[in-house]
Amino acid sequence: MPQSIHLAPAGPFSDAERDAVYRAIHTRRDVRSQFQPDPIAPEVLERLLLAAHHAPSVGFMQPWNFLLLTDPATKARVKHAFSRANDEAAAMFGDARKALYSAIKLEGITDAPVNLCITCDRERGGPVVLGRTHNRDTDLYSTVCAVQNLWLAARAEGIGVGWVSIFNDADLREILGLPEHVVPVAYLCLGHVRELHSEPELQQRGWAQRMPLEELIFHNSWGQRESGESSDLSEIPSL
Ligand SMILES: Cc1cc2c(cc1C)N(C[C@H](O)[C@H](O)[C@H](O)COP(=O)(O)O)c1[nH]c(=O)[nH]c(=O)c1N2
Repeated sequence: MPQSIHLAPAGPFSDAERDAVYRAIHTRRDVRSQFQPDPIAPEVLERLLLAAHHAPSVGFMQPWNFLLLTDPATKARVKHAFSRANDEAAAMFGDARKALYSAIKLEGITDAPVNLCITCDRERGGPVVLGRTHNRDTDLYSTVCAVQNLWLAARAEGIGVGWVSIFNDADLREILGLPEHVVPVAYLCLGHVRELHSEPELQQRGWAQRMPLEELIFHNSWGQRESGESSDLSEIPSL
């Protein structure tokens, strides 16, 4: 028996609502060192997880789990795993870059009151999932959508989020007891913040710059710029 199909209005938001969405997008930051020790209220954490759980997913597979870590001993093990991987990473840069790399704090594992690993269960939904038949990795992409939903919702709640990926996969799997078919997609540090960097910290510290948008837009085939070197969006009839 098919369920009845309902549609909801889909007009634009009010100016204030739209501005709030863009504000969350443009002022969201990766947080490494600004975490306050205060706990996150359970209802706030629940709203963040609900936001993540409302992400799009291939075939509505919802492949994520939310592994919450508050135990100091577990966090200490994760921090140790980070430090090992971070030393390996630092050794891969030349001298000047290595000095800058080593000066940047790249995690808030033990500072943040909550650590959250968002995982992808690659077997959820069985062997054939609508939309994943020709692209096996779409379950991973779906999980990243959940991460971004949480990150933006956290910005609106005044909660900072820092993504830490400097781990050997095996270390994280062992500490978290993950089965083989579950991928640790994002290891996140969460906590209240009073201030955020106004621009990406890596930009402020001279590690990398935001690229001009127009350099990233091609038309119809890879590398093709519509009119000479310029890519004026107003020239696209449908925008
Ligand atoms: C998949 C992935 C993995 C990581 C990150 C991000 C993403 C998307 N980022 C954060 C990253 O450095 C940051 O997003 C960019 O520098 C842009 O800054 P804002 O996020 O705009 O503040 C990140 N930051 C960090 O300090 N340690 C890390 O291990 C990682 N790993």
